[in-house]
Amino acid sequence: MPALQTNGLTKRFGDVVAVDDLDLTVESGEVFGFLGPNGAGKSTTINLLLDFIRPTEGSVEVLGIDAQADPEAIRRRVGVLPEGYGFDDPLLGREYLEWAIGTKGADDDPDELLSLVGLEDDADRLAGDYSKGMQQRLAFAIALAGDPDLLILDEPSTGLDPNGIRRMREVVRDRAADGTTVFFSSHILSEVEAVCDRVGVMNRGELVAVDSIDGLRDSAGGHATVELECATPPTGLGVESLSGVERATVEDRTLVVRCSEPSAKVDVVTHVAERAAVEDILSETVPLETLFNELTGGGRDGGEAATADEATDDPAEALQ
Ligand SMILES: Nc1ncnc2c1ncn2[C@@H]1O[C@H](COP(=O)(O)OP(=O)(O)OP(=O)(O)O)[C@@H](O)[C@H]1O
Repeated sequence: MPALQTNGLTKRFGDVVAVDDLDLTVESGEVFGFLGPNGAGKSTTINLLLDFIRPTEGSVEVLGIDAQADPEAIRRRVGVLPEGYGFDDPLLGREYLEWAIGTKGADDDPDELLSLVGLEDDADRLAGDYSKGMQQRLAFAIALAGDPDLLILDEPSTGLDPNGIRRMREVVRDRAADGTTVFFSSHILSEVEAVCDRVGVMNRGELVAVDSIDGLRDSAGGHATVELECATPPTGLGVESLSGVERATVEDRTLVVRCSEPSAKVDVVTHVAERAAVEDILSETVPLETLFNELTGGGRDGGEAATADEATDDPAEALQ
């Protein structure tokens, strides 16, 4: 039984088609990344999964349960980290967590969960006074309460520092290793690559690709480039005749070889090393930003892919 399944799921807000005929299946135990540019329909899809909003058309099953028929049963078994959790009640961090554990009918130790997210020293402070990143950590701990069968995380690393991001990834991997399905939305490609088995890419409400990151790279052309800096200009080495090589050019003492598939790079290096003194090697596959850009047509910004640093206004993300 899949952990998540949508059939012809559509949500319109007036003239805006936020989610358009979405057929998506996430298998049990998968870590699934849900990608897409701003306004692609990710949060709307998550809200539909949890029956926070109702579809215009189509259906949703979560853990085999119809989302509209029994949303309470789903929420008991799902841990959710929503976008922009607000801690408006005058409760301590530990009290928020005790409340979350209570609503799940679970018996977790709140202090254990707090220390899992690095808040053990701040348990007795008002959650409303926490910094943005600390609130995100607390929201993550709340999602983990009751050891849910499915974790739905909407932009989980928002506001986290690099240590917090690493910790979050470790927890996601540990939970997945214990059989939890993880579905998380993100536009941070390195994060998705680091933890996801498969990704789905949304654009303008439509699912434009579902695959592993490697699979996406392959379908985007799978190009790879290898540059070999040699002691003397590496001319006449016959690299062009190797299988999988598209083009080889020499710039001063550097041979730049474009391959139609990444696996050809090893043959290129071996071939050149047997014929010339190689001093340095630089290897590149298709950057994730390029892939994302190709699949989404540049999102609402069009044109060239943003660089990793441009793609975020969060310094913690830029440090990744
Ligand atoms: N309640 C609403 N009323 C009207 N339009 C909405 C509503 N919720 C979402 N939309 C529209 O639906 C589209 C998809 O929005 P959604 O929030 O799902 O995108 P997203 O992929 O989560 O984007 P982001 O990465 O910016 O969070 C957008 O055009 C948005 O303006």
